Amino acid sequence: MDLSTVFGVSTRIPCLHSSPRARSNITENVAIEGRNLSFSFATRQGKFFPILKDCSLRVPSGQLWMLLGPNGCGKSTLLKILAGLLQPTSGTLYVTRPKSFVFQNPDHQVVMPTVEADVAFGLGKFILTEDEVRQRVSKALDDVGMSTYMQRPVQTLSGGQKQRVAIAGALAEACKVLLLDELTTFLDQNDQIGVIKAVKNSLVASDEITALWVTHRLEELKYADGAFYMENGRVVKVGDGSSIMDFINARQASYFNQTNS
Ligand SMILES: Nc1ncnc2c1ncn2[C@@H]1O[C@H](COP(=O)(O)OP(=O)(O)OP(=O)(O)O)[C@@H](O)[C@H]1O
Repeated sequence: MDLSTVFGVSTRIPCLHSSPRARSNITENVAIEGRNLSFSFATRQGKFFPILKDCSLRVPSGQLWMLLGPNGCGKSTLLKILAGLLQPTSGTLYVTRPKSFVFQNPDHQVVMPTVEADVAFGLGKFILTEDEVRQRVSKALDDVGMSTYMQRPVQTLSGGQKQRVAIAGALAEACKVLLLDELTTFLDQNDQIGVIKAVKNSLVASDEITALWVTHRLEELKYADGAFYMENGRVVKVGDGSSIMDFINARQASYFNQTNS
């Protein structure tokens, strides 16, 4: 699939690496690009199960894109490769740094006793004054709509509020790419909308942030600037939210007809 037609960009990218020199070869407005990515899991018996097969995608800077597809098609695996948590077997990728991966279960990454302490936690690796830490924490919590919760114990928060705290932690660290793995799967509708609006608002607050959001929920597509649909280890359709929704509805209708005929 030629992704350049989707984005109206004709520049081809000869080689993608993370070095500043290679970066100059990349279309300037692209924050995430994977080309022909393949990945296999190895069993203990030494057999390889291919999960990603020649998978390509490109996300423009400053936008919220969504990634959908049936269970087991490889969405989380692709996101982990983009995050650097897994290494592709082949293919090339570029992701603007700093990048941050937010897990489905917020208890895996919201670990400090209060909201403020949790958002400040990751800032220990920078040389910052107390004032700078306070400012970053306050701005990040403001962006995700959680500034009134600063002193709250994290165990009193809902799942969606914890997700927003995890996102604030990434924002405080000046993260440029958010990789968000099915954050809303187990949330009720209020929490779901709260998280998605927090991400949208973060992108509005800084036009340098890009987000890739894995989801099963078609209704979330209305918040997306664009979306990918994956099947069997590769992206098979790229488009705006409504065209991806139509595509998935048609796919599901055709599957339903086949199984009922
Ligand atoms: N550690 C692992 N070892 C072996 N196989 C794995 C491992 N993790 C994932 N898989 C397999 O890789 C395939 C893709 O998994 P992945 O989690 O990327 O899919 P997904 O599209 O995110 O699915 P879901 O929507 O159900 O979360 C699945 O068949 C899964 O069973």
